[in-house]
Amino acid sequence: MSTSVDDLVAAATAAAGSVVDPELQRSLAELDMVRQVEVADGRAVIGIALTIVGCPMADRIEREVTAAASAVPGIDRVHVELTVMSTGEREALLARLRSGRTRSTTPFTPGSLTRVIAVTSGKGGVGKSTVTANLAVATARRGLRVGLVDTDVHGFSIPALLGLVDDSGFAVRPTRIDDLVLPPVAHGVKGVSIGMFLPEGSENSAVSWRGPLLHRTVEQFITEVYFGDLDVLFLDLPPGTGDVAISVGHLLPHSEVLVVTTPQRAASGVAVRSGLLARTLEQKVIGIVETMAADSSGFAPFGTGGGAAVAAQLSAGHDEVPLLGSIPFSVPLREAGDAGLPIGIAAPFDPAARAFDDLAQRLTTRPRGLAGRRLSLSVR
Ligand SMILES: Nc1ncnc2c1ncn2[C@@H]1O[C@H](COP(=O)(O)OP(=O)(O)OP(=O)(O)O)[C@@H](O)[C@H]1O
Repeated sequence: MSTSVDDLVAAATAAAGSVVDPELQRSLAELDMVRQVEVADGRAVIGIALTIVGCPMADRIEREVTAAASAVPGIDRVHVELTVMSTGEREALLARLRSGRTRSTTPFTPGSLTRVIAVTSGKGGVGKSTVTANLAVATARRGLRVGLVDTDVHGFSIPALLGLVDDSGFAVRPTRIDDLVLPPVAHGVKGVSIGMFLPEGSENSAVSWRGPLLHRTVEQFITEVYFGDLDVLFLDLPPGTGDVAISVGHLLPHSEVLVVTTPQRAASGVAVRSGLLARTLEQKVIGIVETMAADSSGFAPFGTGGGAAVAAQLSAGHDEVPLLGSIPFSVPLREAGDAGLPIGIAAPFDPAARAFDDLAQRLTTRPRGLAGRRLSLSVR
């Protein structure tokens, strides 16, 4: 039985429409990007309207549409014709993506379904960004939709840790559709960092912004970046109790806070302070993560006990703050970070990789606090 041309056109349209835009993470059908489709003598011509001229994902979309349509029985050749949406079409798409929100409002309200987790530490260099990046990837590998905002202005390292850097080692530039910023995606995590927005030519300069500018930048990250629907949004905060931590507390008071420390007493004493700051901002401290902890051979370069000590101090007189995970000191973890790879991909059997999987599991199976949230109950 031969397939009619109409059936082939319908099958090719569905196949092209099922391809997912790598940046918007929605199907081309949902984005209304599949245009005229014609099939004759086994050859399909498929029109795809890209969002912007010079879309960096054009090649990938073309390849994936070709592969999807070629898999349709009865189609043996595919030609993809790339065009660009008109201004009106693009504006309509942006309005749909924002779901009616205006530019300056955050989608991460207390009533939203996205859990916001800010990762903080007392001292610098204790492994906070390594924890945040690897925890985000481990969470995405559990099937959750994950975003990551790097607010560590002075020491932004998330782009390098996730491999979101160009050949010169500079953070990649996000694509923009008009005023909408699309976060680059790495290992299932949508990530943005201050490093991606530094003016061209000054990528190596020190960022010396003052409080109001930092506040505005953090605000822009959570209002103007298009994350789509997320299950979890992680924020990598700068170490200590400075302006950014306070801005995040004000902008996202329902965010939960995870405190990272090493086992060293000196680091843990300071880590307690970042937890106490979170409390004064009415954020909930949900747990402690100890990193650079003793490995399975008993090698403990930073001693032992710091994580438990921070947990005990922050629990005193409050709800219990558990020690949620302990990441061992691991050379493969350091090497993976230098190579821009998460440990779960570079060395999945390393004890540190398993520790991140356990941490992601514990974190995502913990019930989310209801503080500050609207319950969607209605009385009939
Ligand atoms: N568990 C670990 N085992 C071995 N090395 C680690 C571990 N965690 C982090 N490191 C290494 O320690 C260094 C500091 O880590 P990282 O940049 O994550 O710290 P940080 O607390 O985010 O620093 P800052 O916020 O001050 O920039 C990096 O070289 C990283 O590879």
